[in-house]
Amino acid sequence: MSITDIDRDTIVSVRAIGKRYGDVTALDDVSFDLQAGKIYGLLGRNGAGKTTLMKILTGQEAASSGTVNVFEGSPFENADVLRNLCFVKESQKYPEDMKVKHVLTAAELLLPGWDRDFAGRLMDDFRLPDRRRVKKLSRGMTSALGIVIGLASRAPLTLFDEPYLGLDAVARQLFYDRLLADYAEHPRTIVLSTHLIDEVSNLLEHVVVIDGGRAVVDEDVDSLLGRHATVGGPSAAVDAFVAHRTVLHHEQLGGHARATIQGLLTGPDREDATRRGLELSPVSLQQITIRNTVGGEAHRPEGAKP
Ligand SMILES: Nc1ncnc2c1ncn2[C@@H]1O[C@H](COP(=O)(O)OP(=O)(O)OP(=O)(O)O)[C@@H](O)[C@H]1O
Repeated sequence: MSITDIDRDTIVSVRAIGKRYGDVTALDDVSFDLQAGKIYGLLGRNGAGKTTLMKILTGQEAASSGTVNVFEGSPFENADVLRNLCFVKESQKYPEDMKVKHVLTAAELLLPGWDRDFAGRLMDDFRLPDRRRVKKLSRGMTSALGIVIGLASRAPLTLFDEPYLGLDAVARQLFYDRLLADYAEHPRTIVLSTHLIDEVSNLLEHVVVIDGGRAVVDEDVDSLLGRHATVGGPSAAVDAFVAHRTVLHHEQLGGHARATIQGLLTGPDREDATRRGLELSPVSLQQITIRNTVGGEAHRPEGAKP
């Protein structure tokens, strides 16, 4: 891929944005790009700044500093940009006295990519009653309605912020299945903010992890998984193996130890581990996120690269 291709594929560009609410700094010097046709995970602890970031991307809030470009324009009060976006918020509210079918009609009017047949199939999948008034829906049904709107919108940039309050495991799996199947046929950019990282890890192609208002990880998932490993075995052998590496976490279990390390392991590194009687295993995306955010001071020897 040439540089020009990369530039053409960039649909969101965020540069050094900050957001302050009074004396609270919700975002601090955040920069990243989003590419067309990718599924992103926006991860981080409670209060990290994920919702604030999504509100700025969708023009619901203005950044206090820095620049945001979405489809080459500022999203703030910009109808041309906004019609290409669909933002399904955490605990999304719909007009209480409206029937579900009227909510869908309103969505269809606002969203140019709307697929009515697909919306109908999703309504059946999630067993949503279209004649019921919004105020009579259960918590999980209201979340499912948001998911139907987000998926059927086929918006070039669709953002889901913790869309599943009250949704049971079957409905969540249905969401992931329908999302993946529809995305394969209609690629677009999807941003999913979630705390259920293990559940979505094989959906995500790229993650941005926010911690304390700063972007601490911005990387393709394959690359991220490829440069983390857990090494386990006799304590002395583990300690010797990790001595010159970045250790994100270390735990002692009697005479044995396990360490989560960061940095690519070469073929010879792996052979060395085997020779020392150590076992190497992959680290899950959830563990990587936790290790990069729990005030987690990595032990990084001098010269070691993250
Ligand atoms: N309108 C507001 N006024 C004051 N502070 C706010 C406002 N909105 C957000 N904040 C603060 O900004 C910080 C980031 O909040 P944000 O909702 O973006 O976090 P989050 O990562 O989405 O959290 P969660 O995972 O719990 O939903 C928090 O400290 C929050 O209290």
